[in-house]
Amino acid sequence: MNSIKLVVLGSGCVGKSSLTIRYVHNEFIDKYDPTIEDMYRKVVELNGDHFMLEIMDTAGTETFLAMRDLYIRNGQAFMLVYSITSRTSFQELEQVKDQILRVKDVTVAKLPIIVVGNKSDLEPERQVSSQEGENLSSKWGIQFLETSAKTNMNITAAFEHLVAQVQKKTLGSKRKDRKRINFCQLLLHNRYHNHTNSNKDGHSNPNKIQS
Ligand SMILES: Nc1nc2c(ncn2[C@@H]2O[C@H](COP(=O)(O)OP(=O)(O)OP(=O)(O)O)[C@@H](O)[C@H]2O)c(=O)[nH]1
Repeated sequence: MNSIKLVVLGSGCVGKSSLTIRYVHNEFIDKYDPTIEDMYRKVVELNGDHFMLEIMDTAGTETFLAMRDLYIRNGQAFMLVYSITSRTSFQELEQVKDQILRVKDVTVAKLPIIVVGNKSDLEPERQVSSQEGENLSSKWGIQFLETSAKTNMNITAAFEHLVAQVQKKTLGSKRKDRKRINFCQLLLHNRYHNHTNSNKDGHSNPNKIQS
């Protein structure tokens, strides 16, 4: 079974642990307990393929920011979370996105990433409009969803969007490998036929040393 290393990133208290626990255990925990690092596993089936999803729930607090490079280096898919009730958490995402691109040394288009605006159930406390979330994500060329770990809105969709992106990438590279193999087989096949035909026609074998 293929494994996928998914990293959940964002400022403190935006709901990274809550999203992860909702997805993995279908529970919502009301109390706030700052994360240092937590790893969750879940088997996911998508279009007939099974994946072992390893979700790294990272710390949002400043004290552990130095660890981020390491998580990013090991990660294959990234969930960038802000809270719709905190403009600061929204503004801080740019720095996280830039850090991913710096550590991975690729463009956004090459990476499975999603921007998630969490706590969408807290409409009266909203500080970031859905349109602003949409605008930022489309500027970066990244998929965007608003979620609520509390009401379980869009949680599966957000995680499985990333799984689907990794699946697409993996299948794409397997197809490329298969094409490369087929091309090699064709080359070898042609060389074999040219070789045997030239012998039948009475021509000299180029590989044979002439006496
Ligand atoms: N109403 C509401 N509250 C939420 C939601 N998601 C998380 N919370 C609450 O927000 C607080 C912080 O949630 P966490 O999941 O611990 O946040 P975090 O981003 O993991 O925080 P750090 O570990 O500090 O990085 C908790 O009290 C949660 O119950 C949500 O979708 N709706």
